Amino acid sequence: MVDSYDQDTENAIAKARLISAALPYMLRYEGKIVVVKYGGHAMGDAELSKDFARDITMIETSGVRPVVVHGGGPQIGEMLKKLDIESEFRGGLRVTDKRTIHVVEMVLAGSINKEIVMAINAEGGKAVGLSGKDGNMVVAEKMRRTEIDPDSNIEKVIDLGFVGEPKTVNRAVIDMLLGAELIPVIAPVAPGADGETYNVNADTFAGAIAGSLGAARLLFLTDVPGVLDRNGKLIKELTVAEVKALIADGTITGGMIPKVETCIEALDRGVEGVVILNGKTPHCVLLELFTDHGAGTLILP
Ligand SMILES: Nc1ncnc2c1ncn2[C@@H]1O[C@H](COP(=O)(O)OP(=O)(O)O)[C@@H](O)[C@H]1O
Ligand SMILES: CC(=O)N[C@@H](CCC(=O)OP(=O)(O)O)C(=O)O
Repeated sequence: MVDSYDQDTENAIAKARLISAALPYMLRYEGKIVVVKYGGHAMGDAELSKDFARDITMIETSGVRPVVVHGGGPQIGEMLKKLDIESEFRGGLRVTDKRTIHVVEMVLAGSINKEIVMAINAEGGKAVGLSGKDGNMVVAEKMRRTEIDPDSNIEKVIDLGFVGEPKTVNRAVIDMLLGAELIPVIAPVAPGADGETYNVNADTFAGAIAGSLGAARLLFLTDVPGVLDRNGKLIKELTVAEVKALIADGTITGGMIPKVETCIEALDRGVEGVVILNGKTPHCVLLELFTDHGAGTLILP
């Protein structure tokens, strides 16, 4: 029996041990759909983008069926600034006029979508970039929003312009791509039945896709470690009831409220678990899916 090895072989064995440790997790997700929402704030430098693309390629190679939905809020903001168009948000949503929707589509379905597709393909994956328009995959409806005017206490309709909510999701397009071992990368731009183009919040879009696919996991890659408690400490696991209590007592505020609300809706629609995690942690997707340690906050029904 050989019981001692040279250093190179020792290193190779250590690597093989690491890979084999992931096997039980790979089997857990084999054949399952995992939707990954890649937020604009989570898109870091070239190294992090490469890690993300590698993770997506790696999970696909191990039998997971990944679907990427991306955002790009900060990148849209930069382009609008270059074009001297002002950005305005209400309740976390971008007020989107005719000029803005052109820029939103150009940045999301154009440059960002193709950058992600290229990054995955450079790592050996086979990614295909789409928006809600392709095959009428996601059809949206103009969002109707109301706000209570603090002075008069009267409810007022807020017009956000071309901001939409997903009305229907046609999963056949996604199923066809997954069946052909392709990785769909989807931009949250959708057509309306009225012939207009709508800007859909990327979290909402990812929730609708994951719900329609009955995904095993929906991962939200953002720029915080997950849901934090009052002391700023990461909460590793939450139930829907606990999330509602954290909103009610003011622990969850701002942009995290629509995010966790989307999580709750996705769980209601049959997604098995949703995770909010820091997209700036290297290999966060592999950490979450293929290790015991996990990453971020897991929200279960
Ligand atoms: N309890 C909380 N835990 C973590 N983040 C929170 C919490 N309450 C509010 N937030 C805020 O929510 C933000 C994440 O939401 P958002 O900025 O909309 O993310 P993204 O742009 O990635 O979609 C965090 O940066 C943080 O400022
Ligand atoms: C209606 C609305 O606000 N749409 C978003 C779409 C992009 C997005 O949601 O990107 P992140 O995930 O990076 O925030 C926007 O225009 O910024």
